[in-house]
Amino acid sequence: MEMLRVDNLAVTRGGLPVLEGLSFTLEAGHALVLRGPNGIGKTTLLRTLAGLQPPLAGTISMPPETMAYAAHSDGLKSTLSVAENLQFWASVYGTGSIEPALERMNLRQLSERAAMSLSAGQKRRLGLARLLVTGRPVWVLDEPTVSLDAASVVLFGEAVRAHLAAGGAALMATHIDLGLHEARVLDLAPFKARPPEEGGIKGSFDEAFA
Ligand SMILES: Nc1ncnc2c1ncn2[C@@H]1O[C@H](COP(=O)(O)OP(=O)(O)OP(=O)(O)O)[C@@H](O)[C@H]1O
Repeated sequence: MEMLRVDNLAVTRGGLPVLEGLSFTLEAGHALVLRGPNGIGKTTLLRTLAGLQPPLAGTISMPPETMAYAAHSDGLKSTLSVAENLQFWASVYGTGSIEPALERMNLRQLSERAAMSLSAGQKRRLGLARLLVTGRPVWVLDEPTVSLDAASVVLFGEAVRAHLAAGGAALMATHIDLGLHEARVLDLAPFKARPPEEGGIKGSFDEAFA
């Protein structure tokens, strides 16, 4: 079953087009891994899908409200404990128990600790646990395994697999093999924006939410 359809999308950064003519679909239960060299526009594409900036052209079939976005920064409230952070997000998203998220990302022992006292990898685990309490079907992940040790990468891979098995979908920029055998790879190189004189799309400095 098709979950997300992107048609003829163009995205900009700093007012300049970085990707254009991008179309793809993502089915329920599937993951799509974005590939391409540094600066090709992986983060820009993910931010656009998550509704943090408007596309320059094209359509995205699902609204940002269906997506759970995990960016480079974990977006944690530093003075709140691990459990309080998750409870906060559960109330924002109107979802239930935080217990499965604590369990899944191995945070039970740390649940009373203030987020500011966590290590980089522990913060990352908490940031990823947030995905589980959103209850949203499409996970949009930007380098989700940065700072994670090998055991945590395995935990995270299992969390993504469980999400897919439950009918969710995931779109991610990652250089790490999460062991998702069913994942498709989307190479962004063919969609690199061309200069206008070569027929490429013209830029716009109107990045309302940049
Ligand atoms: N704040 C900004 N203002 C202007 N241009 C930017 C800004 N951030 C990134 N860019 C440029 O936009 C382009 C796309 O950047 P983006 O971060 O989307 O690439 P990426 O594929 O995610 O790279 P990486 O693999 O290094 O994370 C790059 O050419 C980059 O230099």
